[in-house]
Amino acid sequence: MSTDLWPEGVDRIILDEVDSTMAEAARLAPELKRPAWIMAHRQTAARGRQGRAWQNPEGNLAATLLMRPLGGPADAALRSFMAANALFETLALHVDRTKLAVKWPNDVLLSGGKVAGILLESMGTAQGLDWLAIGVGVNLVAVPEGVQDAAFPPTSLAKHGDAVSPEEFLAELSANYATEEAIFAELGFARIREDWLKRAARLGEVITARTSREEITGTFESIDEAGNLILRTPKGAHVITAADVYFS
Ligand SMILES: O=C(O)CCCC[C@@H]1SC[C@@H]2NC(=O)N[C@@H]21
Repeated sequence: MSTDLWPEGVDRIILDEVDSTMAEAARLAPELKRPAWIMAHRQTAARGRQGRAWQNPEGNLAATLLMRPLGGPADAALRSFMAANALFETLALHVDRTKLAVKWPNDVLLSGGKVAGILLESMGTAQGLDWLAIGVGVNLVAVPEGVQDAAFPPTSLAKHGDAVSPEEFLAELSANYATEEAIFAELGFARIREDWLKRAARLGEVITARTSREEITGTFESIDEAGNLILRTPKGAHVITAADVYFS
């Protein structure tokens, strides 16, 4: 796929260095006229989910899509599944797709290691969002060192497939993400969910979800129409809204 396929009506901002593309998105949001991908070659204060730091060695992709989505926060949250689907398809252009899987809520695994993460941040009210920022970090060429999450040690695309530049990967990702938005507009989350479930790691198998209050081990049955994780245990189905997931 070439950079000519950059989606129409979407801006592209490429920075040498920034604190975090999420912070830059928040600064640009008040003036935002149309969606924009913000990419940075270096981030000095990259952030991950749940307040964790994100390591972003040069050569890896660090980018944020800033947009003004219709609908409220619940709809916005569904976009992490759209981003995961788009990341999966983009990575599959460069590596054997059978080695890829999505992991709830919003990681992409490559040969069992974490190759990409997604972070959503937004501003607005329950009635409507002012803006949404979808941050993606992809280990294209470098594997971050000293990462705590031993359950899913980081890996890189280059280790298993092609060495791709951040610019090339972003062009492909932006086109694939635009396709996800078109599917969402036409067919709703049902189709996004169906696609995501086909790519999900350990579907139908026993996994463990660690929430802030408890740890639940059960069969990974599905995700529901709001993107919640459904785990089946002898006590029934558990609907999990936020957790870290571990495989046995
Ligand atoms: O914890 C995760 O898995 C999500 C990581 C998201 C990292 C990306 S890199 C681009 C954007 N800018 C940031 O500061 N974080 C996100």
